[in-house]
Amino acid sequence: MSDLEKQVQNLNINEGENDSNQNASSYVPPHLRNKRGGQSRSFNDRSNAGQSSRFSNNGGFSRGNGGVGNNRGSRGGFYGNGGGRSNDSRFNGGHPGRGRWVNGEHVPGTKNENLEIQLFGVAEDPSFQSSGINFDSYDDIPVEASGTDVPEAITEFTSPPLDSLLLENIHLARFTKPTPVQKYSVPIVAQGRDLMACAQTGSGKTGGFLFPVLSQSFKNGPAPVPEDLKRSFLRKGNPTALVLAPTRELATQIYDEAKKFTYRSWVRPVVIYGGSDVGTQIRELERGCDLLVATPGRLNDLLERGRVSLANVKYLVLDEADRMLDMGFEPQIRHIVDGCDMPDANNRQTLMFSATFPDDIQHLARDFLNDYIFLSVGRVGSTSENITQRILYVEDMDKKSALLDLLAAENDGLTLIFVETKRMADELTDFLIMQDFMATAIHGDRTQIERERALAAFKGGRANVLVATAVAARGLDIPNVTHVINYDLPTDIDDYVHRIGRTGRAGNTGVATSFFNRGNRNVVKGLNDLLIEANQEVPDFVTDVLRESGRSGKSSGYSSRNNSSRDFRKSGSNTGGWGNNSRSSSSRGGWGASKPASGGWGESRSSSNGGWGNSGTSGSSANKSSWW
Ligand SMILES: Nc1ncnc2c1ncn2[C@@H]1O[C@H](COP(=O)(O)OP(=O)(O)OP(=O)(O)O)[C@@H](O)[C@H]1O
Repeated sequence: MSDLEKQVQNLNINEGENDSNQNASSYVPPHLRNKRGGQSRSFNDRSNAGQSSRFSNNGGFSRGNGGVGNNRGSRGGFYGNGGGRSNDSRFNGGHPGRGRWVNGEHVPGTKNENLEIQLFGVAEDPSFQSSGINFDSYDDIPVEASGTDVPEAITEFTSPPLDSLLLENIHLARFTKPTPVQKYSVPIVAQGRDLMACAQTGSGKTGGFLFPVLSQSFKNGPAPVPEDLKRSFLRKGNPTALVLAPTRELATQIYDEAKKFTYRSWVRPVVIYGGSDVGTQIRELERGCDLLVATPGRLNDLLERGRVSLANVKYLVLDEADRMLDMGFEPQIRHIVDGCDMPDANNRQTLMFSATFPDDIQHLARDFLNDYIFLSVGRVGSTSENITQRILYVEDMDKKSALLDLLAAENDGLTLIFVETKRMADELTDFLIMQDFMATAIHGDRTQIERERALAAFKGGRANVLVATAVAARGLDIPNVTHVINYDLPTDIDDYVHRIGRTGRAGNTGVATSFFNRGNRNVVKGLNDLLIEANQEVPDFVTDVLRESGRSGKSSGYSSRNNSSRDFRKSGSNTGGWGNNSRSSSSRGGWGASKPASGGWGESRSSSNGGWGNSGTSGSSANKSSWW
């Protein structure tokens, strides 16, 4: 048990008086503890003794200022986009650190030591995530790959099959062996196949798409520029690979990773997202764009302005694919994929990645894929066992006190707190700042620059508490997040999976604490199932609320959205069509029967038929998603 876990346990937050009424297990706020005879800590105790020097030198840290500057620069920096570009001459060909494609051959650039340090850091640099003690146990997670002619997985990073320059960059990143999703994605993409991959949070899905796409791109070079593009008056970004991500911060993070793995290659990555200067992004596209990372709103905007052509796209990647295809994004994605000049599914490769893949989204995704392989590392939507999950019964009115107790018990490490609304994010941040915590906030009502500063302050440890809405739930990889707190539980269990996945990444361990009360009964079934599956303690009050709400039985009428345990093509209601060729692996074995149900494909066409509509210039990546 980690120190943090012990301390949380010692708080006795759920060990109030044990009478049999419905609040028996609820949190006892500090001001009531003495009256009830017996609870220990008070808020004053916390501030006098429990609050360590970690919080002492805060000197009026404010939500708004979050510490300017970003050590790795989300927008600026050396290659960067969005203002702050300081080293543009590297792209004039032949400059150290940048390669070229000449007469059908890849000519890697020469080494650039300063750039290497900027990109890859030095060993033990805490601002880079290093793999944790449980990294090797990823190998024990059952993997199943289903579809026709599934290729054999690789077991190591070697060249071949990986391109030798990519291999050098992987070594510079200090990655010694592939994670399960990377082991499979490399040969699957190399064989020209489409992929829907589902693997737990923090298990290397970004490399899972970047490695195979870049390896193939380094070997094959760019596609010839179409004649009409050559004649075009406007200079357009003309990428070979397009990666779509749901949030600006995630797009930036993928771009940062792409910069590492394209080092010294001909591939020039560019990122575009809403909320920042579109003119700067257009200039970046004009300078050359081989791998484009984008949020859907800004990409649609620049497509409409004629600044991007997708005619040369060979690889389309949807990261957080279920989020990308859910109600908020589907029209925008359809417009990008079907409504512009992108090659059709037979003439590109499409890769989708997420930790969760509800059945309905799998149905929808089929429209974008061609004879794909479905890869699941562990059960679809499961949580990593590297995360210790704790559920505390806390009534709404007691949440602030409970939070103070939790924060007082922290040692090192960063704490990420999720709330449901933007207003609550601000309110709670202000409250924490008033209590002398170095807190900052990220949510959709903040300006992009405020969001970036808040994230930079958190990553750099200048703010060790970040209060966030769902905008920070997906994909963000922040080293040293040791504790995730669901101050408000989400209403969708898949969101819970992604939120707690901000800790316990790359084989490191982490703790996730969630405040639960009867108002969360809509998520209790999914929560109960997840806890059991991840071998976590299920508190009695969860079982009680489950029983009360009549959701414990199979026929309760409750249906978790994430009811998929595998490739939906295998479920009885579906109709195969892809044969029976699947691979299972891991020392513990696979997922049981892998024969598909018989029949055709079923009927599930997507509900929405496009009409992305809003072509405004806001570039919002999720203009329908007011919840963040
Ligand atoms: N082969 C590897 N060896 C060591 N570390 C790795 C390897 N692959 C990825 N990592 C590291 O693991 C961390 C998590 O990776 P990544 O962000 O790609 O996870 P993910 O599966 O996409 O998570 P999420 O579901 O939250 O988006 C990153 O810090 C990354 O650098």
